[in-house]
Amino acid sequence: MKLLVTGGAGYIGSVVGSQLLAAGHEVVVLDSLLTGHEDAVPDGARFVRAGIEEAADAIDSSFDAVLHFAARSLVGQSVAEPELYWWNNVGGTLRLLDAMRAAGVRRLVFSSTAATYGQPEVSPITEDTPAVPINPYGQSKLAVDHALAGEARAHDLAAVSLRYFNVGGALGRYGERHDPETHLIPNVLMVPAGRRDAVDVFGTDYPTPDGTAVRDYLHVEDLGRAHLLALDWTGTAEAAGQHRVYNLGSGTGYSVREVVEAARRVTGHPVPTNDKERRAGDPPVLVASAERIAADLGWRPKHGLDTIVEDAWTFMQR
Ligand SMILES: NC(=O)c1ccc[n+]([C@@H]2O[C@H](COP(=O)([O-])OP(=O)(O)OC[C@H]3O[C@@H](n4cnc5c(N)ncnc54)[C@H](O)[C@@H]3O)[C@@H](O)[C@H]2O)c1
Ligand SMILES: O=c1ccn([C@@H]2O[C@H](COP(=O)(O)OP(=O)(O)O[C@H]3O[C@H](CO)[C@H](O)[C@H](O)[C@H]3O)[C@@H](O)[C@H]2O)c(=O)[nH]1
Repeated sequence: MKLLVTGGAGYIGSVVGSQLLAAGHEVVVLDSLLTGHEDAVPDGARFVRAGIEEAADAIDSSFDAVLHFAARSLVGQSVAEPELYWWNNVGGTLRLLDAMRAAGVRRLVFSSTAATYGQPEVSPITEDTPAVPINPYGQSKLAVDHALAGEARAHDLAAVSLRYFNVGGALGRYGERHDPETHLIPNVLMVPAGRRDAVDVFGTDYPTPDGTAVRDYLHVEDLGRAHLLALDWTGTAEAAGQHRVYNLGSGTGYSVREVVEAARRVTGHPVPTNDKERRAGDPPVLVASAERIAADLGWRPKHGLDTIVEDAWTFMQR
């Protein structure tokens, strides 16, 4: 298939773009390089440096489907400057949908997020758990999920929103290089890499077994396989006019201290920690139930926490 991959110069888009190419698809990356890197564009992809707001210039009827990763995704920034998130994540996506409709491209896989659920009191979180996001980042992603449901019904779009929990790991030369880096695993690994002396542990008084926050970590390679399955589903007869939402997680939660321990095991380095206050807006526990995508599309993650940390570590050392 000929595929438009928005955000394909970013972390997840570059990994999944490379998996799509390996599966034999033709890939055009549309990325403004807002947070991405030109050298992360997957080998073999064509690169168009432009925003999704200008998607009409990049897409035509020769495309079969769009995988939409491009977004702003810093929770703290979304609280400080919400307008950036509404314009980019919602406004930009509406332009992309306009361009797809005009070009007659009716298949879409979208990067949604666990942040759409806010601070749910149940664990694990299913797709039926009420989505009550607590910051503009999560709100902007939920708004797109709703827009896709309406677009699918009204205009025969086949769309899937994949709600990622905590993505980590790398695939060969494609991995996580954010600046600033807010995510736990790369921040922990900066210690053995000699780029910082210690890692901050945000919150040690959560109602969890060791007092630190629990998350569901998923290897980016597993995440990518889910995209290929979702993409295939959008091509089935039943998919036209439908929008589906699937959680992507492993179903297992690890605390911040357990992640630090994994980094010590994998790297063989001591990793000193500094206990800090809770980070504003962090829920104590976020663990996915990914039973729905397992049942519908046969997706199951293969990699555990140690492989995630190992592959992130190999990538960081490159
Ligand atoms: N990393 C995670 O753990 C995680 C978790 C849940 C959801 N997500 C979602 O997955 C997607 C990818 O995340 P990531 O971690 O790879 O982020 P990233 O910042 O590495 O990649 C995003 C890419 O989108 C590009 N971009 C941003 N706005 C754009 C625009 N208007 N037009 C064109 N390009 C634009 C950036 O330049 C960047 O290359 C995002 O939609 C994010 O919200 C990520
Ligand atoms: O240096 C750090 C970085 C993070 N943490 C803690 O580690 C946990 C995981 O934090 P991340 O920043 O790695 O991930 P989040 O769970 O905050 O964010 C993820 O889940 C969100 C949904 O809640 C969004 O989807 C977001 O894009 C995605 O990365 C949190 O308790 C955080 O406070 C630390 O202790 N020290």
